[in-house]
Amino acid sequence: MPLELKVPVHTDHNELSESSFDALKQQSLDARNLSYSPYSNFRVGACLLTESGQYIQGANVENASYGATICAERSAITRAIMMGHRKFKALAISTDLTTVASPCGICRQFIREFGPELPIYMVTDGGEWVKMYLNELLPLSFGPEDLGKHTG
Ligand SMILES: O=c1ccn([C@H]2C[C@H](O)[C@@H](CO)O2)c(=O)[nH]1
Ligand SMILES: [Zn+2]
Repeated sequence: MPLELKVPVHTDHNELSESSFDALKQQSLDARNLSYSPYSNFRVGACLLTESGQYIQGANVENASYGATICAERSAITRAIMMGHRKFKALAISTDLTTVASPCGICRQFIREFGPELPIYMVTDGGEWVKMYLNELLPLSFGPEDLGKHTG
């Protein structure tokens, strides 16, 4: 079910078919099981759907030197890049909370590189979700085009 928030959010998911949306959501929830988060005990799972239709999971990986931690979103994207994917249809992230968590600032910038308009589904433990586009979470963003570069 779409979850009501006090900020404008999209309650449709028309980029995706019902079945790919369900798979994306479920795989992001499942990815929490691979989270290495002994310090915060805050498990985060992510799943990217590539343009070619593959699902690529990620989870947060913490470190005894806390700042070396990588979030679930960046772990999924890094993995996808190393599997040869650079174009994405959607990203889902899940936590154990009953409210949604949104990507941190570092992740927003990291996602922006490959998905300036990517739909991001933030999913609760119970499967409720909120969709926002990256450019809503990170308006007036800085990207490759500003350096005269074009990704592909
Ligand atoms: O969107 C988020 C927010 C936080 N975390 C991780 C980082 C850290 O391991 C833990 C607590 O901040 O959650 C993510 O992976 N994604
Ligand atoms: Zn992050």
